[in-house]
Amino acid sequence: MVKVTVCGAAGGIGQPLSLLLKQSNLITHLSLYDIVNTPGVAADLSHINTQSKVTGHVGAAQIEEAIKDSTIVVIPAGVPRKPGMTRDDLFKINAGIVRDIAVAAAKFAPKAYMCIISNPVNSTVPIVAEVFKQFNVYDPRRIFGVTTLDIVRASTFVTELIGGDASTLRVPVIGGHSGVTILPLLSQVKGTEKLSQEQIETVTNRIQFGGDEVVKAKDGAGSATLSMAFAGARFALNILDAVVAKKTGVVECTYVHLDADKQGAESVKSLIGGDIEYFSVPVEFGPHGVEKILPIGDINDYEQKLVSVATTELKGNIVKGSNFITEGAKL
Ligand SMILES: NC(=O)C1=CN([C@@H]2O[C@H](COP(=O)(O)OP(=O)(O)OC[C@H]3O[C@@H](n4cnc5c(N)ncnc54)[C@H](O)[C@@H]3O)[C@@H](O)[C@H]2O)C=CC1
Ligand SMILES: O=C([O-])CC(=O)C(=O)O
Repeated sequence: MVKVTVCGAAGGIGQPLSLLLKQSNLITHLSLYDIVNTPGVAADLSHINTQSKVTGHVGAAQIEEAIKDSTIVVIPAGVPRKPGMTRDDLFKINAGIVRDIAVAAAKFAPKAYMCIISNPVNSTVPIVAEVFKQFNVYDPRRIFGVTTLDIVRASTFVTELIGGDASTLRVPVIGGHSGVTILPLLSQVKGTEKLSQEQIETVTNRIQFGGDEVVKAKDGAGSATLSMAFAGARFALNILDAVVAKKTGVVECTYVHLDADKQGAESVKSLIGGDIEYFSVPVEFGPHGVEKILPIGDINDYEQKLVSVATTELKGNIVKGSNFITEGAKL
């Protein structure tokens, strides 16, 4: 059985993400969890003639059956931003939502690959990790912050400048998932050498604040949902490719605890400093989740400066997430 549970499945991201996952023949059971509306979404999706069975589950009383024995748990549950808010402003509401889902996963699907979309990702990933530690089921190779949308945006925005096919242009984006913590490594992308430093800085800023473009355009009606669903499905399907289809060489940047591959993380730490625990890095997936943390590669002076700015903010975000569990009420 390959069961994928989407938590927040009735939402702006959850619905199109579930639709995209319904198209995968690697999934046998697509389980939709939310506090509202999942019976309807599940009934609708269940008419699609692909192999997975679809079930809908509503509310805390049904989270056990929703999540039990999942191979993958994807979490886009929680509130999105409105204009003028930072992702960190969402912490107050989303931290508790993510904690409660993580508790259910730790109890009923302790071996699941956890894909966290809910913002602020820089803090919600440490929340899930600390919950799993409290239940003695922690494995850093299986807990991921989904930063794929940053990579997807980077491919699109950079291609607009240098031409070529955005769907195949790979731009490494490391760091975290908010503003200045998002670090596109454009110096590693062939074709960017023809851009001026001003163009590099403008497109770097656009990638860092791409989420704000959508928040502003939606004008109070939420943040990115469709592009996030695309990115979230790509991420989850990458994991399934590695874990279920046993494909090798599946690589994606994702926000993980660097203990996921201590040896691989050495080269990363020499670049970002030894005292940062979580960072989005290029990861090769394997049967256990993170198989290897790959080297970040050469970065230039401009990117090195961006790294310094990012790590300061990131450290605060990480502590805030971890403390929410370690200094909170006993689970
Ligand atoms: N990682 C990333 O790159 C991105 C992350 N996001 C984040 O994803 C989250 C969801 O965004 P949208 O889908 O646009 O929001 P939305 O409001 O449209 O949907 C959220 C869903 O979560 C559900 N929910 C609320 N509390 C819940 C609980 N305790 N258990 C289960 N479900 C619960 C709601 O009922 C709703 O259906 C936000 O935090 C947003 O900031 C959004 C875009 C990109
Ligand atoms: O901007 C937001 O709040 C949603 C998000 O994380 C993104 O679009 O990257």
